[in-house]
Amino acid sequence: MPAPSSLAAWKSLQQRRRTHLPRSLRERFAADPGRAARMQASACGITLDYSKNLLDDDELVLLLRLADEADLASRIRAMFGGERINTTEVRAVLHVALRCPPGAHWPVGDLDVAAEVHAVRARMRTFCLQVRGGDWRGHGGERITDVVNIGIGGSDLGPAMVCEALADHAGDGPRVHFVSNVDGVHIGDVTRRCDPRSTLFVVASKTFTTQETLANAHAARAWLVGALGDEAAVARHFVAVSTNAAAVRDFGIDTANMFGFWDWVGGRFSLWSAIGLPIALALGPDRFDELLAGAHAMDEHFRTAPPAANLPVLMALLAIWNVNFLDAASQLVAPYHQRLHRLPAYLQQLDMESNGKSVRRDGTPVDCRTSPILWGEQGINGQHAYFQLVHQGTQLVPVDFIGVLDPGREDEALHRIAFANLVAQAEALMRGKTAAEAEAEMRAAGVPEERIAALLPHRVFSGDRPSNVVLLERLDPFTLGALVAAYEHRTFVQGVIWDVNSFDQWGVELGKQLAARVLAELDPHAAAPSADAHDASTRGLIERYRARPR
Ligand SMILES: O=P(O)(O)OC[C@H]1O[C@H](O)[C@H](O)[C@@H](O)[C@@H]1O
Repeated sequence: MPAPSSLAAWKSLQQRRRTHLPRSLRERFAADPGRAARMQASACGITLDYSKNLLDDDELVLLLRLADEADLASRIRAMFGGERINTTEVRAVLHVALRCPPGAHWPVGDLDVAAEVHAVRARMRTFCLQVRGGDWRGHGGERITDVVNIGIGGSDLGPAMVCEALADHAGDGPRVHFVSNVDGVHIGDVTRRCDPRSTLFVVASKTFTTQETLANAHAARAWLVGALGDEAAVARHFVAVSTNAAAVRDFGIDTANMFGFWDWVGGRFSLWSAIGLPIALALGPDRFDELLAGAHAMDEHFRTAPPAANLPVLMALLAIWNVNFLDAASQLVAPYHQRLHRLPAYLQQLDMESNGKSVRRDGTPVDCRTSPILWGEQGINGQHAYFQLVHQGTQLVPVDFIGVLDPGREDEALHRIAFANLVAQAEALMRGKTAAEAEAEMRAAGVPEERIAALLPHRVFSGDRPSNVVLLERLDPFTLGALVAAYEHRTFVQGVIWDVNSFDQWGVELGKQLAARVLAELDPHAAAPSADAHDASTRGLIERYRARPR
């Protein structure tokens, strides 16, 4: 594929950006009563209102043409068809097959991928029902009350985010905890809250070689065996989720207690696989199936809806416009729902590990900006922290406001306050406040004339700061599944336009290699690193640790 910037539509977008002097968004809304209704797309209980972006129909047409010139349709077909689109690892990318409905077939070559998926899902269902029903018990016969997922990255963020988001749907399932940090504090905090007799550990690692996860799993095993005084207890208190049966066996977990998945599931796309086991344990297998059904519905929408009405495609093209033509270096995600407070962290891995790349698929350097820095947390807190920068700072920060219409079981009056803030923030960023408005406001408030002049520059808001509103009918498993799948496909489409491989992550390797070496050097009984082994700063840090008081 030619470099994105050499595509005709890219050049037209650049040209338009240079020569077209658009009116303010306020004026555009005023002049075009159909704007809001037209600039919307809906699917699977989710509505995207993108009318507060700094673009008009002409740019949108060009962006859709860009997707066409980048051959998006055939790239989508290649992914769903099981082609090895992860070329550097020579792997297919089939997380979409993980959510295919019961009875479906997913032929890839001679294999029906769906048959394997459904076989694992059936085992997960049986196991979850046993644990939740009290048929699977601890070594001493106690019912399982706590599940501790030990994993990191894709083996942590997705299940942790979903378990929090859907906590209201957990019924009487076990409490689920997540341990990812290897600092000793994380596992210590969790084990102090659990009773070893009734705790089940899920060791989740695609590779089963990840240092942090294995170290925490060993610590957990030592805690359990120490407390219960019997190695045999491991069999009832540890299960594994992995693609690496040999390593699971080496760790000492019977592979009968292992739930497998496949190399065609990327870590950050794996919550739909057996990596979702803590979700199914916490919420029950029926709710897990609903989550998968929502994601599948979004897959179907993505695969079949015309690009102009295709939610993930539109989300991706809007991001491309902001990043590559309006120079936005970051993307803020602001969910206005406490249960979605881990969503930005989850999306950080999805987006930045996928598209934080500077070479194209053929290895040549990219000539445009790729993944923006995705950041954020629950929106209300953000308003009282960093929204100042979003309103009046020097950078353009596009925002995804995520709102939920149904208050669920919570107080509607409180829910309404949060929702009002979402609407108001999006409006404020778009409208801004002119000097005349700020002046009139101060005069009405009785601010003395000489103060008005001094304060005016501080009290003007430029407006024209773009945002999407992503509105969920309700926060339930189906809609959450659809939302996450929409973001997955958005990430994929952006990668297609930028022509990067969104499915590898070589960038995390170097740090891991060096960490192994540094770990050995921190041992005060080992020889100190030689003078030329590191730069002076790195050597100084190692020496400082070795020399710390003990
Ligand atoms: O599931 P694991 O093999 O333990 O990998 C856990 C995580 O570690 C890596 O460093 C990768 O960057 C992530 O993509 C992955 O999700």
